[in-house]
Amino acid sequence: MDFYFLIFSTIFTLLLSYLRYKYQYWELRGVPQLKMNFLLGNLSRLRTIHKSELLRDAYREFHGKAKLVGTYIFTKPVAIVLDLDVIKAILIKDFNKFTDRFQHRASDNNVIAHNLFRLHGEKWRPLRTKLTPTFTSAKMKFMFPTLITVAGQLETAFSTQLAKSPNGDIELHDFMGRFTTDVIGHCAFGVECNSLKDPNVAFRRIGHSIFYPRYLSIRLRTFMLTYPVIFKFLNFFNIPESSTEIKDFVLSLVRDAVRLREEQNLQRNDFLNMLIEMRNTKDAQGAPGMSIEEMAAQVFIFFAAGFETSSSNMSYGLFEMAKNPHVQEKVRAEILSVLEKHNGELTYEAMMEMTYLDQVITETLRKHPALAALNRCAIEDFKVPGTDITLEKGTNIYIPVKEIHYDPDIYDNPSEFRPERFNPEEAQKRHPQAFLGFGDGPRNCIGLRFGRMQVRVGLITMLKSYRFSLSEKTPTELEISRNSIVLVPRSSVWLRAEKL
Ligand code: HEM
Repeated sequence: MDFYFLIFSTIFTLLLSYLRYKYQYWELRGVPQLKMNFLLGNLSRLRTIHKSELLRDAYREFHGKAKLVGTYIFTKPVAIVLDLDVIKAILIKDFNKFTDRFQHRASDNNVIAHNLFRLHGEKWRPLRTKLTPTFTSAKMKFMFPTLITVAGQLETAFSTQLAKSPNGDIELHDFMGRFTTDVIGHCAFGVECNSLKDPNVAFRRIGHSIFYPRYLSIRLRTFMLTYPVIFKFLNFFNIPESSTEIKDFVLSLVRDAVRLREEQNLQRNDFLNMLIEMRNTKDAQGAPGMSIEEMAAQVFIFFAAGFETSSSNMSYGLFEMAKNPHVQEKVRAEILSVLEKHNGELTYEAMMEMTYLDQVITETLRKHPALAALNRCAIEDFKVPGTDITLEKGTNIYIPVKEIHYDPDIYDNPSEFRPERFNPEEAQKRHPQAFLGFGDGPRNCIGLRFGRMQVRVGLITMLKSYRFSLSEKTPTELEISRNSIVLVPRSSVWLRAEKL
């Protein structure tokens, strides 16, 4: 008995000493650190509060007092950067030391993880260079007519649904998600998803399950991203990072589409076509430039990153405009006057003339950014400018986007929805990294133009024909989903719509 007690207490003491040592990492480097749970670091709070709220505590306590603050995910040190000049260095000036978003997690059986968002430096860079031409203004213009077609389907589906609602109350987030699902399906893979006609189609079901996953808790996903090595060696009892259904769906979508296009020699100006071209460019050994699995990973990320970010942006935008009718009237007046100038037709050029609409979209992203924080990982030691602190190779970094967007020193009265903050004169007065809705630097959002274009078209379609107001079902504030890394509404977004 005494023997076992001795063993147990020795192990326990050793474990506590180890944890105590690990949790001194930042203090020993002269970096202030957040208070946390002895065993889980700050992770114990992730399910009760979202990561964005964790970052808020760090920002509120240390902003103005320190350039960065330390915290831990389990025992892994994470630096939260608070200073905009240091952020600029990490994202842009010294980007070569921060090319990675996360630590490597080279798990071979996870096809989906080999996507542009997740790939590390040496694999990421050539792929990014190859994919960038997919998103030029010329390509956007080319895809525009497809968006208009889907916008027509949105209008039809919306008016049918509204006719069934006696008081005009309508759930918008689902509509917006179906619109962007169909747009991405068309423009990226040449597939008619038809989720606006039938909300239960596979595309929509799969899309929904990416952002509202049931198979893995946010803690486990955070653990997977933080400890890639453990997962690599243990393969974590074969727990897949994304559901097999998603993986199988994307793989068979790509396989079938590639076969069809090759058999029928079909050429389309879409994203899949670019990937097929890359696949057909053989390397020195004659191997295809890209495997079907690698193609599937890119298809997955374009679908995943492309639809919920934009649909949330539209839902939040309409919600804010319902709360701020003067903004809604101003943007509608702009839309109608530009359309009148273009004989009632929504052309690409007409859309680009709607500058206030653009400010509304940016202000919505300021208040409701898709990512609460940008992630980077140091691939070399980095001396933080203006300090004696060195961020060691391998350190995970969080850039607290949402906190910066709500900093009253940068945006006065930050809870107020005021798109005029983003007119060119006002925007120019701020630090260039004061708005990070699409990230920044070489690893910013590759789909920025496409995302903005589909949000503009969706909002124009809604606002030119309907007036939105709050209904009894609309909450004062929209809660965010605590189980999703992306900031998406936790539940439905109900508004009252009135046909104009
Ligand atoms: C309103 C819509 C969108 C928002 C708010 C948004 C936001 C973001 C943000 C914040 C990042 C991280 C940037 C960084 O770390 O610096 C990102 C990355 C990315 N986004 Fe978007 N996004 C949107 C639409 C899209 C669309 C439509 C696509 C594709 C069709 C897309 C594809 C990607 C990809 C592939 C990355 C990773 C880029 C890389 O690592 O090279 N996004 N996005």
